[in-house]
Amino acid sequence: MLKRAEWDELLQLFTLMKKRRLGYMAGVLGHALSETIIMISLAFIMRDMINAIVEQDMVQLQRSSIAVIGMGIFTGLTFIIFGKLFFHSLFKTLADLRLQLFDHLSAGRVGDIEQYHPGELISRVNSDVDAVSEVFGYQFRQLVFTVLTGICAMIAMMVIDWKVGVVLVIVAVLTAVVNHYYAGKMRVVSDRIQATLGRMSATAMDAVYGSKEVRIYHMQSAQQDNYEKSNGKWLDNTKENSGIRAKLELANFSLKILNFSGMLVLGAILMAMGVTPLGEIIAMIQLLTALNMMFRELGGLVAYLQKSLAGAKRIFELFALPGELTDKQQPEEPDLSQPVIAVKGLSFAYPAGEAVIRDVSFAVQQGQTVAIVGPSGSGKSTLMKLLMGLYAPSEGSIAAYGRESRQLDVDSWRQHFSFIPQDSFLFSNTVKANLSYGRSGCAMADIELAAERSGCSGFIAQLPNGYESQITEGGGNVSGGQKQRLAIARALVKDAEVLIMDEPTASLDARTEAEIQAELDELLQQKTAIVIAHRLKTIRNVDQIFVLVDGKLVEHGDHDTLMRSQGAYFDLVMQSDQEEVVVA
Ligand SMILES: Nc1ncnc2c1ncn2[C@@H]1O[C@H](COP(=O)(O)OP(=O)(O)OP(=O)(O)O)[C@@H](O)[C@H]1O
Repeated sequence: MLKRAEWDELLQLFTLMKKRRLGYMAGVLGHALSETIIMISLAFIMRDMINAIVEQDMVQLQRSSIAVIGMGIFTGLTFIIFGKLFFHSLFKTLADLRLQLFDHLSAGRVGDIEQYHPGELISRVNSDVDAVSEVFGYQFRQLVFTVLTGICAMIAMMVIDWKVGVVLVIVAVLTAVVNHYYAGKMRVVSDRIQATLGRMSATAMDAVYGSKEVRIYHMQSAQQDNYEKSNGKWLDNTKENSGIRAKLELANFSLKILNFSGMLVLGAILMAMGVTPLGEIIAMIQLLTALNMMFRELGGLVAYLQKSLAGAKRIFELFALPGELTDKQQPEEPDLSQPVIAVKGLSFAYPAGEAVIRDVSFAVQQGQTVAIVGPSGSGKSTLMKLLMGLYAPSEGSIAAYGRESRQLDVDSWRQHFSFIPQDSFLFSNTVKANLSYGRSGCAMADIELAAERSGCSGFIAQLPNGYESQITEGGGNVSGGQKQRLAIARALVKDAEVLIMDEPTASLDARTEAEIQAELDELLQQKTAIVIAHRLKTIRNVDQIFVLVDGKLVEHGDHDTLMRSQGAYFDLVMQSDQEEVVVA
């Protein structure tokens, strides 16, 4: 049976139903009770009917026939009422749960969500909701029904003829022991099957996602071998499982025959001796079905419920991820005499890690373009995420026009920024929707102007439906350059005070890079911008360069000043020039 901890988990799972709990339980109990009443009463009605036929008692026969019709009406009504209650509560719970999870994860902290692989998180959400659906949609209801009908059938048997009842219960217990034995064996093998399937799907995913690497590094045959081996193991385990299942079915069938034929022989003897009438024997056979079902199915049902509970309870881990803070006190009015962005004594460490940003301070004035440079791993991307409020500072502050980020809710804070990453994400939606993501409902003229300035109006005009053309998942139907141009246009449409760029031309070919860089240089003249630069030739003309080494700002100034001082920036430029010579 279920362990104490599993009962607690089941009870905790019921909290997900919220106010639908009452309707659901009424549906489950109503359905189980009405089926039990029908099964037990049918046994008694059959007993009376058969005894009436044997004794040619027409009045009793009539009464029993009316009872059968009454039973039919009762069945129809209860099935409709309790079925509706059950399914309504179940489906509404599942719909609510999906919505709550979506909302919760959408409002989750980026740092927490980054702990998961994206595919893993999505499959976690789907499989956890499926597990909840299994528990509430089938297993719990079936468990209540099986136990209730089984116990009531046992009591009814004892009422009809306790001696025969005892014999039948003994055979039913034997059925349970046999089922328990084989269910244990099957569970071990099916765990092995699941593990093999998991390995197979990982190999298949590697083959699809890493198709280029697989070919270039000649890994096809090694991967095929791997897959073949796992497939072979799956087949062996499946055969073993089928063998155990066949034995279980044989044992169950034999016990059923033994039970029924035993019951018939016993019944015939008792009838011949005039101890038990035929009606009682038939009623016992009818009740036997419910009794057998309880002892045969209980073990399997509990095992399935335990397995689903293990998945369903993980949903609470997702709900336990804290959300971003959105309830802030009334902020002060922005002070336009202050710098657009002022960072003071900023430090940050990832959970359970050392500080990767250490005591960083700098300011960006209206209309300036500043660049953050530094060796790989020095903390540039982390600093950018801190600026955009994706992580909260461990120490220090970030302010826009004198208003600290912690004074504002995250949404208001992020109003200050547009962002163009190295590899932009396009949503599965129209071009127009993708461009107006940061300012829904904005005028078409603004979208067209932004597209014009970012150099993407030409290719949009060539798309079959222009701005209404559909972008496929992740931007699969546009080139890398077009994708980045659309991202630049999206940032222009939002028209925030500060444009943050994480080297948007990094993943493009040299020609497209040069074209887009020229367009960006022009755009930057009219904006306040912070550029994260991994390659230094793109930032020679910016107003200020901040050099980050091991999370610390070690230098700042314009390109010429920093080159003259021959410090960390000078070393980086020399290194990057050498790399370009080698690449060229
Ligand atoms: N999600 C994370 N969890 C834990 N540590 C992280 C995480 N992201 C980055 N780091 C660590 O923080 C440090 C700074 O990384 P960051 O990505 O900010 O550097 P970067 O200067 O942008 O590097 P690159 O130029 O190579 O992109 C590195 O040591 C990195 O390993």
